[in-house]
Amino acid sequence: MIEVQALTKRYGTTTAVDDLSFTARAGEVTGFLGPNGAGKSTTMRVAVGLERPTAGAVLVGGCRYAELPAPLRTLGTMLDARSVHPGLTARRHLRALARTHGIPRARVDEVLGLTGLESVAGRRVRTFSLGMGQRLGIAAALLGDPAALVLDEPVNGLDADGVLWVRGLVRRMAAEGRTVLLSSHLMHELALVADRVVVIGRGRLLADATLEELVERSGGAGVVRVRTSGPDVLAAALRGRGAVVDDAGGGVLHVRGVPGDEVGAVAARSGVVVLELAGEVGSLEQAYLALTDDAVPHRSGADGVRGGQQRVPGGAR
Ligand SMILES: Nc1ncnc2c1ncn2[C@@H]1O[C@H](COP(=O)(O)OP(=O)(O)OP(=O)(O)O)[C@@H](O)[C@H]1O
Repeated sequence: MIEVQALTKRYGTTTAVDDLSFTARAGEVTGFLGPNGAGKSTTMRVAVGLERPTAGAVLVGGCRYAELPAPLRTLGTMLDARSVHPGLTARRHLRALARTHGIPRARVDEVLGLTGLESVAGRRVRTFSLGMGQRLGIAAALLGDPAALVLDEPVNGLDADGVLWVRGLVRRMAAEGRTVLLSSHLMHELALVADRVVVIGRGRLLADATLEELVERSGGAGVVRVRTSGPDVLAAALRGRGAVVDDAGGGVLHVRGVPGDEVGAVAARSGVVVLELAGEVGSLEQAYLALTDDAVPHRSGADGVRGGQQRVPGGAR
């Protein structure tokens, strides 16, 4: 378990983290989400003892990082995959880490295998691609077989295979009962792996919820999208049944308060042709954008709140 307790971190006049509290639980992937500059990395750096909090604390398994008797065995971290000496080979880097933390050498080969780096273990890190560097960072995080993992943007720079691999890895780690705290600024990426999401903006907690709760809170649940040959006729008929109807243009209506099958039945009775009918559940991104709207100084029009059809939250992982 990772507990962030009333954490505040200031740099001069900048408040990077502002009285933030949340818990990442064992056996779950907790997505840690926020726009650029929201304070995610600062929170994670405090968690691993790289920064001193101005106030509050981050506890891992009930202890501050500095108090942990065997930090690598308790908390594996990948905050900046480029922080490895470029002249070292991957194997030497991991062996040095293992030696300084009393971890058996054999574990180095295990994590090289786990992260698919065996064939390049003898190469100097300076020759590594971004993706190989990320894998090495994750190998180091796994070295102590830790009960908790903190990964800062682990899919950054990874190709499609790498992204899939990270998703599988974090789900497996959680299924083994570990605590996984995973940051991203991409809601759709976290939606595929996280059990809960903690959303922050300008250092403050904006939401701590399951994906389903987030969507519900945004009012995005239960929206039906229908494309029809007669939007005006259908809209009037649906409003007559108490539905709230937005005309999105192009024959498309967004309908709330009436289930999809009823929208179809009303269309049939009204004599209009239904060209498309879908439950609109793509409101996760919408929920996130709405939540963080005030936390982003200059959001471009193209990034503004919008609908769309996406996966069902909490569905396939
Ligand atoms: N060492 C530092 N000195 C001064 N200000 C800092 C320092 N580190 C972070 N900040 C500021 O604190 C705020 C939060 O930064 P942080 O890197 O934690 O955000 P983030 O959510 O991780 O963003 P990103 O997604 O861009 O990495 C930003 O305004 C940043 O400029």
